[in-house]
Amino acid sequence: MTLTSQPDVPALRVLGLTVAYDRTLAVDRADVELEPDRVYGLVGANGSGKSSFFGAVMGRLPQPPGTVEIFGLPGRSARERSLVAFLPQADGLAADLPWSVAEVVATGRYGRLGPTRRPRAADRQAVGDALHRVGLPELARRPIGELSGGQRKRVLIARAIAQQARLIILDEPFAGVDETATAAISGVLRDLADSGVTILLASHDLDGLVGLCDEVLLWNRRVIRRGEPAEMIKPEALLDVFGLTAGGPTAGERERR
Ligand SMILES: Nc1ncnc2c1ncn2[C@@H]1O[C@H](COP(=O)(O)OP(=O)(O)OP(=O)(O)O)[C@@H](O)[C@H]1O
Repeated sequence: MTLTSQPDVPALRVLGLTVAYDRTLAVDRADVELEPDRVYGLVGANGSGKSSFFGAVMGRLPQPPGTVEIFGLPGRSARERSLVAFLPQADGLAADLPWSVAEVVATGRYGRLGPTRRPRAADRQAVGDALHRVGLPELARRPIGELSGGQRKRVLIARAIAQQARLIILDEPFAGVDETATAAISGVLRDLADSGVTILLASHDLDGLVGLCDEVLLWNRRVIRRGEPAEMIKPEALLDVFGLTAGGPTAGERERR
């Protein structure tokens, strides 16, 4: 299935987004615009506000100041239409959850099923297709708790595919996942972008981002630079994001000296 996007309508348009907690300004007047059908990497230090940014885009925080539009719709409308899916770093699937892999993927259809949540043939087909897309069709009947961390990530990507999300946001999809699984997840994400889904992922796997992403956004409470992955992953660019590297001062400290 290939989805078509209107090239002049951004997949995500964020203007002046601010997230403040009691003592912390986590996101500071962030502006972000993402074109459709591309893979974007978000790179920032721990505590630089990436999760808060994702939370605000997903409507999980109490009405932060700023504008969020997804495919030209207000964030809330887009979320209600299941246009966007979010995979948090911790998948939230209890180890003893008595659900099969297919049942977990089927929850991606809930937003489209109406109040009875009674799946039709097309829904079952969508679940099967999604598991094929992530390369796990043979695990459909396995209890979700028996899968590895990397396989569970792919199951949750399958859920987003079954949901027909056109923007998928992933917070650290490679954390705690081995090299083989990282390659498998990267392949699935690349394939999704090539068939009309926009991907935004936060990751500390910098080398992995170079091969995967069309563009990398360097983040420190807002986008501070963006560009070609190979350019953004260079030490000079990263210094502004991660501060001290290899024992040297941060860019800000160098300026003050
Ligand atoms: N619910 C909260 N209440 C108060 N402060 C918070 C809350 N959530 C996050 N923060 C603070 O906001 C800042 C940004 O946190 P956030 O989790 O958004 O960053 P992050 O870039 O996702 O970090 P990490 O890479 O470690 O997950 C941090 O200083 C954090 O302590």
